Amino acid sequence: MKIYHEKDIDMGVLEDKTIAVIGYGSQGRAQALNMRDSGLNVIVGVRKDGKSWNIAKNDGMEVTTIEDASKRADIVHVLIPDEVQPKVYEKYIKSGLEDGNTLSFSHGYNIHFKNIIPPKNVNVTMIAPKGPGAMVRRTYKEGFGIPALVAVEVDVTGDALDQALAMGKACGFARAGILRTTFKEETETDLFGEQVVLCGGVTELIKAAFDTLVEAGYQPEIAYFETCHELKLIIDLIYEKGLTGMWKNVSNTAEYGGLTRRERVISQEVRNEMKKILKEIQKGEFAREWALENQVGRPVLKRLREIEKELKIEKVGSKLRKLCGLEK
Ligand SMILES: NC(=O)C1=CN([C@@H]2O[C@H](COP(=O)(O)OP(=O)(O)OC[C@H]3O[C@@H](n4cnc5c(N)ncnc54)[C@H](O)[C@@H]3O)[C@@H](O)[C@H]2O)C=CC1
Ligand SMILES: CC(=O)[C@](C)(O)C(=O)O
Ligand SMILES: [Mg+2]
Ligand SMILES: [Mg+2]
Repeated sequence: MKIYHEKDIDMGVLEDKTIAVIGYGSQGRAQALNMRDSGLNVIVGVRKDGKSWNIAKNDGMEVTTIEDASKRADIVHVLIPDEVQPKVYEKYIKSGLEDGNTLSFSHGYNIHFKNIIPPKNVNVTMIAPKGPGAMVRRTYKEGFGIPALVAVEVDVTGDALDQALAMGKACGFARAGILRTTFKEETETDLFGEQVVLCGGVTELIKAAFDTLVEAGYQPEIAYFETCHELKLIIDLIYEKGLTGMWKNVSNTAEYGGLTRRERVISQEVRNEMKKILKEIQKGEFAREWALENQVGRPVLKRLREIEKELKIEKVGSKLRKLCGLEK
């Protein structure tokens, strides 16, 4: 497996190129700022009446409409939400793509599921950080970076990979390392990761453990610190030193208790369910469900967001984070 670091990547390929970052949210803001601070020629394309326009202006970015940015740029880097990309692409981006331009993404979703079919005469690339936007910016400023995946779906100019790698280097990703993948592999593994572990799995694990303690009569504040707050500190050890490094850092009691109990928590039944979730992703069933949910105005997402906000763990957590000085 080849891993690209800064020394392997020449930024010269982007010297005379204009990069339009479309969208200025979680990834758009972080990547646009990092690429600008790395000396690249970046313009931002956003809606004129949206909040992002002023945020980008206040950051000192050159801001214009999505249509104008797409027309002017050599590389159009699409960083608006996945579910709105197909419509915005058709309406404002497609007509601006010229022969030999590059259409770039940070997630393979719409190319892999064929919601966007680019013209044949442009490069189609991906540079996808394995971390949230806030961390893309924070680690860059600290002199480090988030690892990322690079992929090329179409290469008409012969240097599509070099362009995507150079964008990744400018974002700080090559400080940690950039791995080569395909649109299919990135899309399917990314969806699986966020559903089963990173966002879905971990929140349900926290909720279940918190509820178990509170229902047994323990103080919710203590349950919060035990099942949520401390999780970050343990995960930091795993992030830096692996599973073995974490086990070395906790007590022998924790190590024995954890190693002998964990398969009762994540049982074979849970593993079987993970396989089913992966199949739904691979068959495109999840993508179809998400498209339908958007078509009807996102009733499920809206309701689930409301329920999540009202959870006891959220009220307790918010109070405690303020008391700890973590949150204002
Ligand atoms: N959020 C993250 O940390 C990560 C995101 N990605 C990928 O990056 C891409 C961008 O995702 P996020 O940064 O989460 O997006 P986001 O939700 O933060 O994007 C918000 C931006 O999109 C604009 N926008 C929203 N709806 C729009 C519309 N209908 N028309 C025009 N502009 C609109 C907003 O004005 C704002 O500038 C996606 O492909 C996502 O899968 C990849 C890795 C991590
Ligand atoms: C932050 C990230 O990598 C995710 C979870 O895949 C996403 O936000 O889509
Ligand atoms: Mg991801
Ligand atoms: Mg994702």
